[in-house]
Amino acid sequence: MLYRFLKKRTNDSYRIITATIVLMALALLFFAIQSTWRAWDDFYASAARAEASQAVVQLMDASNIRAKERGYTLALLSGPVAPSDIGQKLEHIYALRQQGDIKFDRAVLLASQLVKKFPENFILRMGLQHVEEVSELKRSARERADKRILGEGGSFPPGEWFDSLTETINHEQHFRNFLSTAMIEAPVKNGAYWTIRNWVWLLSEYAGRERALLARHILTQAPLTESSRYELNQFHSVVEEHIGHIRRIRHEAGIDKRLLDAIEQMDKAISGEYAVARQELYANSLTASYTITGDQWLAIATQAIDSILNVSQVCSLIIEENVAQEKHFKSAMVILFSLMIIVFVFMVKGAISRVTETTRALIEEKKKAELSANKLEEEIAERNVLEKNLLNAQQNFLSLVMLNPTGMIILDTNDRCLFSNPAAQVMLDLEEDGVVTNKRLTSVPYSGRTELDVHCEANLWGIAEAHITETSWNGYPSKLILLHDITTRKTVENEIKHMAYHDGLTGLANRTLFKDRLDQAIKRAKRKETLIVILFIDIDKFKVINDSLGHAVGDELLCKVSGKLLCCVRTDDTVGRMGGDEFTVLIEDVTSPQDADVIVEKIQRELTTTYVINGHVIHLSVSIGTCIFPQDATDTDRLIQLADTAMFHAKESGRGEVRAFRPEMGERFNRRLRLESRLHRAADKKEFFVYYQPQVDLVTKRIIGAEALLRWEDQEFGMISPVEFIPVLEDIGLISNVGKWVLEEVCTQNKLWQERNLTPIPISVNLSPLQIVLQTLEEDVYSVLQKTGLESKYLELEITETALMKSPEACALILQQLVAMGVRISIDDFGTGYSSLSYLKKLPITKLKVDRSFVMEIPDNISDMSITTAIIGLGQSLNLDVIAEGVETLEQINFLRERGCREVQGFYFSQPLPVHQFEELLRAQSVMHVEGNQRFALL
Ligand SMILES: Nc1nc2c(ncn2[C@@H]2O[C@H](COP(=O)(O)O[C@H]3[C@@H](O)[C@H](n4cnc5c(=O)[nH]c(N)nc54)O[C@@H]3COP(=O)(O)O)[C@@H](O)[C@H]2O)c(=O)[nH]1
Repeated sequence: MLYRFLKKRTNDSYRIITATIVLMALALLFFAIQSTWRAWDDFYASAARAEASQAVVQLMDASNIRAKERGYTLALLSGPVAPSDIGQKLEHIYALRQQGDIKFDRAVLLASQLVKKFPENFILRMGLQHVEEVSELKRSARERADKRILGEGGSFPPGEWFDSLTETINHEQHFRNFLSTAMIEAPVKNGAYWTIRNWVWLLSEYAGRERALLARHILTQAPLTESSRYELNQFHSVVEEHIGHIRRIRHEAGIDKRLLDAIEQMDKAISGEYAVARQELYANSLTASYTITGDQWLAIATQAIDSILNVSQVCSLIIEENVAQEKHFKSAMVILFSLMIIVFVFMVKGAISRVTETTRALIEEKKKAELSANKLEEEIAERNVLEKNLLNAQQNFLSLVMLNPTGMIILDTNDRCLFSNPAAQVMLDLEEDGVVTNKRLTSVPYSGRTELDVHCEANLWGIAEAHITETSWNGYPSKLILLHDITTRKTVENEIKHMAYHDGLTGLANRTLFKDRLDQAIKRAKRKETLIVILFIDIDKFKVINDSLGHAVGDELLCKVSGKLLCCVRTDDTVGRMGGDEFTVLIEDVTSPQDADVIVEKIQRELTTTYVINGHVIHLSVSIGTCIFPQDATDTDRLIQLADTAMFHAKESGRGEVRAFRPEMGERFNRRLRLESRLHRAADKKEFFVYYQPQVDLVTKRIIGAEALLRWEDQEFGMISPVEFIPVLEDIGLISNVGKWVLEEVCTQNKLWQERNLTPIPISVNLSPLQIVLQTLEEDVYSVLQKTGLESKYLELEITETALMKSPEACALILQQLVAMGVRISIDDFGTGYSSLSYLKKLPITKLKVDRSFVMEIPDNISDMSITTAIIGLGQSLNLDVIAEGVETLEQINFLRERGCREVQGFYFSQPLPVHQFEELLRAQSVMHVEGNQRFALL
């Protein structure tokens, strides 16, 4: 039920309900504990009451016995007693004392224990104070009485004894009253018995007093005095009043039968002999004519009083029984409540743990339910996201397929189109779901790749690459065809292929294609046993045309030449351009060398003609070298080289010549090969060295500079001209290293000369165009100057005009950096390269060097003289130094001096000299000045 009840609640409700139950259980437990505590308190109080009640009984008994002691002692003190009787009577009195004291001490002990238990009970403590007074009063009275009775001296009137003992009894009564007041809240049930007992006690007490007083008068045979009578009357009235009270009790309902019996007996006892004796004593007391002795009276009265005391004892018994009953009841209650608490605690604990367990189980269950609900919600949300993603993916995928420029088509086994995207429909010109008839597609079974002609967007035909893959469509075998439009790629590929194998300017076969065609031709010629003729054609003085008339004219000329060449040969023959103005022709199926001569003559005749380009009339001649397969060589490269060699010989023989290769021509070729290999080792073997040619100031007649010229002396070839080995160094890629070596060598030497106190002069070093192109020149120059410590102004670099004009902008940049370092720049071979004056102005040049070819024919060649004069004038107008090289004659010197050219260089003054000779010359000039040099003297 609880489970079902809680199950309907929320988590918070569980907590509230559980908390409520626990609180209720705790409240009940608290209530039970409090009740138990109260019961225990009651039990404790009832136990105390029982003890107090016992103490009261003991005190009552003690007082009653004391009353007897009082009476018997009074009798001994009052009358004459036979000495033989004194001992017996005293023994009786001592016994009474002992009994009374035992009872009293017991009561005191009980009261003391109660004081310890209830120290805060001050009434109880006050009651105990009477004890000491009682004891002292009693001890002193007894002592005096004993002495008096035993005749040991002292007087002790009986009245004093009576008063002392009565006071003792009164104190005991007070003590009793204090005990009763302090400890005993008389329960309703015992109330009557308490009252009866008090009455009985008063009855017995006053009866006792009456007994004692009458006994004293009997023993002394004295009449009652007025005061005694008064006292006796008081006693009598108290006795009678309480007898009346007690008698009336008999008519009360609910009185214990034992008490009624005791009252009955008491009534009998006091109504008989005792009543008669009293009556007579009262009657005779005025005259002292007593009919009974004192002892008799004491015995009769004591018997009656004992019956009264019996009533008191019965009351005490009943009271004690009731108190004990109450005590038992209270203890039973305590036990009951304790048991209840234990049982309740267990019950509550069980209930709480059951509720807790149930609540916990429910909370767990609820949590699980919530978790699973949350999980379900998450799963649903995830599923929704997934579905959305799936939908998006489907749409994306569809867009991807439908918008894809790649054609996609699915064909069934009967080549029926099951699906096609728009790109495929355009490419294949497909009707939707139509049959595909393109054989190149359908013939490929289930996988493969093919190229096919397709429609392009602009209704043009293009090329598509088809990838065919086996697949399944709706569970049926089918093939997926992907069509990639590769039209553009193919076009570009073809263009690249064409560019890779053709000359960009003329469209002729380039070196690669020409060699390939030659390879193929060789194979065919071998099969057919025919001849192949190879022509190597070079346009004479093309460089001059190109440089003078401009590249556009040069290019146009090359195109015209290539057109003519193509016209001269059959379509199966190949015309190629090797680069620059060099053309090659491959003629197949030649049956005899004579046939080749005819073709070659025809080509030369056709090409050697006048061309008009951009208004320029150009008279062209070509030099042609030929060789024949297989008689001259069978190898492709070798055949081309032989034709080239033959062409070189044709050029050397004078322009416009044709030379067929002859074996001796190969020697030049072989020499070149050998040079190449030896040059590789030349640097290591220190076969290079530098010569210095002085440069002279015509005015001061002093050496004002020198040109460093590289020399190579090979062990096999001897001295080789730089004209021959420098191009080879350039070809084999060593020029940069060797050029740097020359730079370092010259700077080191120049620095050394300066250190030897020779006149400091700038020395010029020739630069290959390749050194400029390689772009490490500035770094090389800088590091060499740093290394050698030569001041930069003593280094001059010579760059040929041709090299400079090939890429003036790039050169300008490099030259500016060099000039910034402080290095001087001169333009070598000036006048041969057709410099643009505008560039010349911009370039950071220091000097123009008039080419030897112009100086050489002075004074015979008017035009050379004009050019030389113009160059000198140009230099002057541009504020540049001008030096003329190749000066060999005095006429040339005079001419130059007249034109204002101060600086000259040439064999007239000195050949290029080895280091030591140049050093001597320099030193001699320093010492001898002008006169020391004969040549100078001639000036
Ligand atoms: N890149 C480099 N080129 C260099 C270097 N050393 C030389 N060369 C170039 O080699 C070419 C040939 O030089 P060379 O054989 O040394 O001839 C020089 C002179 O000996 C020669 N000359 C000088 N005076 C006269 C003369 O009165 N008559 C005459 N017939 N010849 C003479 O001229 C050459 C110097 O010419 P140029 O350089 O134009 O000033 C030559 O082109 C050198 O440049 C090198 O280290 N690196």
